[in-house]
Amino acid sequence: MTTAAQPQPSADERPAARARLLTKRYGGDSEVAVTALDAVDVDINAGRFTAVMGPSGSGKSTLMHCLAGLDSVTSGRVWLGDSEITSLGDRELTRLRRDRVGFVFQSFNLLPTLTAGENITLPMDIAGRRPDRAWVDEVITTLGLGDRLRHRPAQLSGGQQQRVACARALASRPELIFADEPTGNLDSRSGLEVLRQLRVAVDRLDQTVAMVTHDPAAAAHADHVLFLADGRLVDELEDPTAEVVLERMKRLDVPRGS
Ligand SMILES: Nc1ncnc2c1ncn2[C@@H]1O[C@H](COP(=O)(O)OP(=O)(O)OP(=O)(O)O)[C@@H](O)[C@H]1O
Repeated sequence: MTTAAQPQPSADERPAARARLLTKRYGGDSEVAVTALDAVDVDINAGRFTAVMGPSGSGKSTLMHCLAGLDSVTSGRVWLGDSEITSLGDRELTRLRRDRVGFVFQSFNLLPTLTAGENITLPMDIAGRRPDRAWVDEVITTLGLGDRLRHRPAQLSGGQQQRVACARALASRPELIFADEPTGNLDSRSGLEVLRQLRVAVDRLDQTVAMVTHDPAAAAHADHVLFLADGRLVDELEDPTAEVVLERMKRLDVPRGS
C-alpha cells in the first residue's frame, strides 16, 4: 500500500505496462529454438498512444502478447500497472486480463449474430459485470457509433466493424488497450478512421493504447514509437511523422554486416 507521504508520479510518468529483461524463447533448448525477445526493457506510458514497429519477425507480436499476459515469458519480469503479471497463476492472469486489458485485433472478432451494441458489452456480460452505462454511452458517442448500434457486423463497413471492436475494448475502461495491426484488414480510408478513433480514445477519453503496426503512416498517429529488431528494442521516437518512421525502418532493414 502507498502512503500519503510518497510522491505519486503523474499519469504521464506512470507506466501502464513495463517489462524488464524480458526474454521469450520458443522451442526450448532444441536446435530450432528461436529467441523472439532478448532481454527487452520497455515502458508503455499511461495516457499515451504507443506504436510498436520493426521488421517482420522482430518480435512485435510476441512483445505485445507477453505484456498482455497472453503468452508466458522465458525469463524477466512484466508488470501491468503495479501488478507483476509474471508472478501470477493462470486463473489470476485470466481475471487481470479480463478486467484490466482491452484488445483490438486485425480480424475484428465480432460475433455475427449479435448487434453492434451487444458486441460492445459482450465481454462485460460474460464476466457478469454491469457496464458503466454513462461511460459506454460516451465511448459510443465519441466513436460515432450511436446510429449503428442495432446493426449486425455484416451490415457494417470494415471500418465501422473495427470501430465497434475499439468500443468493445474501451467499454470496460481498461488500463491498457493492445491493438495488433488494427488497420491490417482495412483500406486506407477505413484504416484512417480507426486510427483517428484510437487517437480520440487517448486524447478525449484518457485511455492508453499500444499498437503493433507495419505501417509508418499508422505509427505517425502515435505519441511514441518503439522499434524492435531481432528481438531487441533498438530505437525509440517521440512525436513521429510517417517520413521519419520510414527512415528509421529503412535503417533496421539494412542486413547485418553491411
Ligand atoms: N509460437 C511460436 N513458435 C515458434 N516460433 C515463434 C512462435 N511465435 C513467434 N515465433 C518466432 O518468433 C519471432 C518473432 O515473432 P513475432 O510474431 O513476435 O514477430 P513480429 O515482429 O510480430 O512479426 P510480423 O511482423 O511478421 O507479424 C519470429 O522468428 C517467429 O518465427
